[in-house]
Amino acid sequence: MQIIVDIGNTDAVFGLYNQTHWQHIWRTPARHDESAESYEARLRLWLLEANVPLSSVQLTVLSSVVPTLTPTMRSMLGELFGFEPIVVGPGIYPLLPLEILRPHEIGADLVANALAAYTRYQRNCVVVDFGTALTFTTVSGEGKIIGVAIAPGLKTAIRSLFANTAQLPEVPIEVPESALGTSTTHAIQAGVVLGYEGLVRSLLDRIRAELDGDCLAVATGGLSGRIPSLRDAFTDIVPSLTLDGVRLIGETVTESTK
Ligand SMILES: Nc1ncnc2c1ncn2[C@@H]1O[C@H](COP(=O)(O)OP(=O)(O)OP(=O)(O)O)[C@@H](O)[C@H]1O
Ligand SMILES: CC(C)(CO)[C@@H](O)C(=O)NCCC(=O)O
Ligand SMILES: [K+]
Repeated sequence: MQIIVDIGNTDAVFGLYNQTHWQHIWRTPARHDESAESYEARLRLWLLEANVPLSSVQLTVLSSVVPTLTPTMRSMLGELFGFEPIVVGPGIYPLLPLEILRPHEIGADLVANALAAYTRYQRNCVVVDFGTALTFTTVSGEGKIIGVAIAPGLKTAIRSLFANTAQLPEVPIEVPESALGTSTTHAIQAGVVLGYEGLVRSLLDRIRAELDGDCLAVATGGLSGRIPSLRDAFTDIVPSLTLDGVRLIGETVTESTK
């Protein structure tokens, strides 16, 4: 068994991988003020509920884009299982079959997305991750990370309107029937949700044009299913893609240090 951890800006996701598949995926808010003990208690409870003894976990891999949480989670995993986790970062990138621009700058989750897409398709592919940020990571069929685009995520955009105005409420992410909103809620949904549909299509078109047309698109991230009208823009929607990539990074590092 393996425990794969992906700390994002909203949630920390813990995956329990059993040789061939994800047996469980647990999610908890990624809070800076939460202690190692409290994450440990949560993970112990999940494993207990899943009937998984600690001793059956042979490998742990940690990806984090929240630097203040990385040492907390790293020491928690080390102490709980009695061996150090593999931590995704520039120190291990030379072991991966990827060419990575600015290894100290790129987010570990984007590298994971790129490796998962490269492993799955071995073709030019853009991974669109609908998380706190909306990211477009393009990896070539040869494993080169060609470029990234970063926009505010859907929920982030809706929250920022709410946070920066006196009269706009926080609205649910739902596709409105019309671009002509007839209430404040519908107006925000028209602007953000319909607007994002256009943002995604337009960036995919532009990325494809820059690559002479040859590029698959795959979606992942917590909000990837929230704009159903975008379904046709993607070859696949793979909710576990980032975790898959983190797991593949762990596998590659383990293989290369044998
Ligand atoms: N299964 C789910 N059902 C409903 N909402 C979800 C689900 N998974 C994620 N979300 C929501 O989707 C949003 C984005 O989640 P996601 O995990 O992709 O981003 P994140 O934790 O911020 O990671 P990152 O910072 O890497 O984008 C969060 O607001 C989360 O609460
Ligand atoms: C863009 C996010 C926030 C997406 O989770 C993360 O990958 C990150 O913090 N990246 C660092 C900047 C970069 O990737 O260039
Ligand atoms: K994510």
